[in-house]
Amino acid sequence: MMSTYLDISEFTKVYPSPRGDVHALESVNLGIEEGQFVSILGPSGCGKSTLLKCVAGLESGTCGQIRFDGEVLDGPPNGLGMVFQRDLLVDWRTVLENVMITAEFLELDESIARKEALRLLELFGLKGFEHHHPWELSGGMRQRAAICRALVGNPRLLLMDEPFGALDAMTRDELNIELQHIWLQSQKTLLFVTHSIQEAVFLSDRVIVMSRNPARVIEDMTIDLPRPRTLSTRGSTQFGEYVIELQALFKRVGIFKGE
Ligand SMILES: Nc1ncnc2c1ncn2[C@@H]1O[C@H](COP(=O)(O)OP(=O)(O)OP(=O)(O)O)[C@@H](O)[C@H]1O
Repeated sequence: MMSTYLDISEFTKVYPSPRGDVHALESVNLGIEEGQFVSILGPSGCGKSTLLKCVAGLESGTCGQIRFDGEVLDGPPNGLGMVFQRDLLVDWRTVLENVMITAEFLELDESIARKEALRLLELFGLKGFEHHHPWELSGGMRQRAAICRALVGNPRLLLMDEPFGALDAMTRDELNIELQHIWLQSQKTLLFVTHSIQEAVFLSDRVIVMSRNPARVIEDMTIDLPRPRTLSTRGSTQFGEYVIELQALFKRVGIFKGE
């Protein structure tokens, strides 16, 4: 029998603290199939980043387990790429050298990796900036470079923690389209944390909503919008209905307080 590609089962994470234990995750169950684009939404502090860190093998759980491609996780799995809200580019290395950090870490063949890095930089609109330093780039360009760095090792599983949270709305829309494009081409499994309902609906096959106190999965919504999604998708009735349904859920459980 085929097992679920990423299988999070009865997963609990408690951070001990002198002011009392913090129950960051409480019996979280979530199964993700290979190639799916899954977003995680939830209020601030509900444990979204913790979940990503545990899937990345950077934190261990208190109870329960995570299986990736049939193996129980006990450290960072092979074939993992990660993008954070802050781009974490190294200022004294050029854009290309930053992307090549992954190749060095994974000990990839240098000339093949360099070709792939240049291909990705071109795909993400950074042709001509390969030899610039991060401080010479805009926020959107820096984040594009960080995505190229995560992709250059051709990860099977890409974890993205609010990668576009610090960007202006136009750049964010543009990067949503670019990310969808790369995902459609490569069919990687993608776990994406965001605070934006619109972004989650636009990008995902499934939107997972987490609650706070206790931090659990309270909704698992399939987004059945045709692909490729374009800017006009956001104006469609079906898109609007998904957004309204999620907003209503947020209000019901007290995440949204407004009208
Ligand atoms: N290393 C740590 N030690 C102790 N507590 C922690 C640690 N990391 C996170 N926490 C706590 O765990 C809870 C979940 O934090 P986490 O960063 O996962 O939430 P989040 O949903 O990603 O938040 P945000 O949306 O604001 O980024 C919070 O109460 C946080 O204070």
